[in-house]
Amino acid sequence: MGLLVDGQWKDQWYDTKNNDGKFVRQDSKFRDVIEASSDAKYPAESGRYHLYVSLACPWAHRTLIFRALKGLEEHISVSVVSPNMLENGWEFGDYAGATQDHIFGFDYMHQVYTKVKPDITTRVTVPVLFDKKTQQIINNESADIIRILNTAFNDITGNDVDYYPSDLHDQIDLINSFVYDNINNGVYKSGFATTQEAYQEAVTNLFDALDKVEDILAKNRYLVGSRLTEADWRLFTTLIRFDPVYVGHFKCNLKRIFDYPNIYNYMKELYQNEGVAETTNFDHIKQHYYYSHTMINPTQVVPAGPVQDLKSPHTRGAL
Ligand SMILES: N[C@@H](CCC(=O)N[C@@H](CS)C(=O)NCC(=O)O)C(=O)O
Repeated sequence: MGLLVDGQWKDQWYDTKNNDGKFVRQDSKFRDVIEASSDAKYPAESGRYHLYVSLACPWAHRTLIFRALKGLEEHISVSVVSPNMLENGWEFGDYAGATQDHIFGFDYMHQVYTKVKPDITTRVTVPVLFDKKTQQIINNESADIIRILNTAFNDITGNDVDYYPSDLHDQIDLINSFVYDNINNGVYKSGFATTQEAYQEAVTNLFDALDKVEDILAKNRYLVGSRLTEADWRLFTTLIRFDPVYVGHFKCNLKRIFDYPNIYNYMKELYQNEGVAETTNFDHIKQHYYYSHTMINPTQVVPAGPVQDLKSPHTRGAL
């Protein structure tokens, strides 16, 4: 784990000392977009763009789900880092399910960032949406990338399913920000807290938020009603990691997702959407967190469980 300072890689853990033991996530640096129009700075084209992802990472997982749901597999290529993220940060390697860096053949993800901007100061995160033509990083913020994939390539794929419909923008934005602060980022705030108080605050907010989501899903099939939207997919990638990783490794253990009947069945329904199970790799997920975060789990031993049956029938059709 580390970061780039003026283009130099520095191996260091997150700084929580200056924030009362709290984990504070850095904003993403690259925020450009791909657009449908051929006049755009980055116009939608088949085969031009590339995603760098980790199968372990919930933020990168969102982008792989949208690539699958929007029929973009043959139009956007992918490189997958190894789940083991140690002193060199994300790296490519021989780990099963990982790939080489298909663009440059680099060993480390930080080399992709410095290739694009040699003196950059940044954390080296995935996902990264990359343009092979101009050799630029377009965007490294998953929330933006999924919106790009939701619409920009519709003319190429003919897939116009809309996970961010205009009449639901306000509702989706509202629930996204609640879910992001308390759940998506809440599990990290809980797990990376280095004081009892910071942990207590994060874990309390997290489970209050899950209780609220359980109530919403008791009445509605999806987060904003009867339509499946990006809000659901953004929540899903945290839920699917919860019982295998966050309950133990991040000490989010007041309850499991399995103990919330509506959330658990909703999670199974989303998992059973066509193409989604194939984007979900529990080996990478467990291996990454338990093996990479040595200040939380110094033995690097990865737990065997939980045993889950995510393909069994869900109960959501009744709503
Ligand atoms: N806001 C970013 C966050 C991405 C992110 O933090 N990814 C993690 C992996 S789960 C990462 O690459 N962390 C490396 C680091 O922080 O050094 C997004 O949603 O795309």
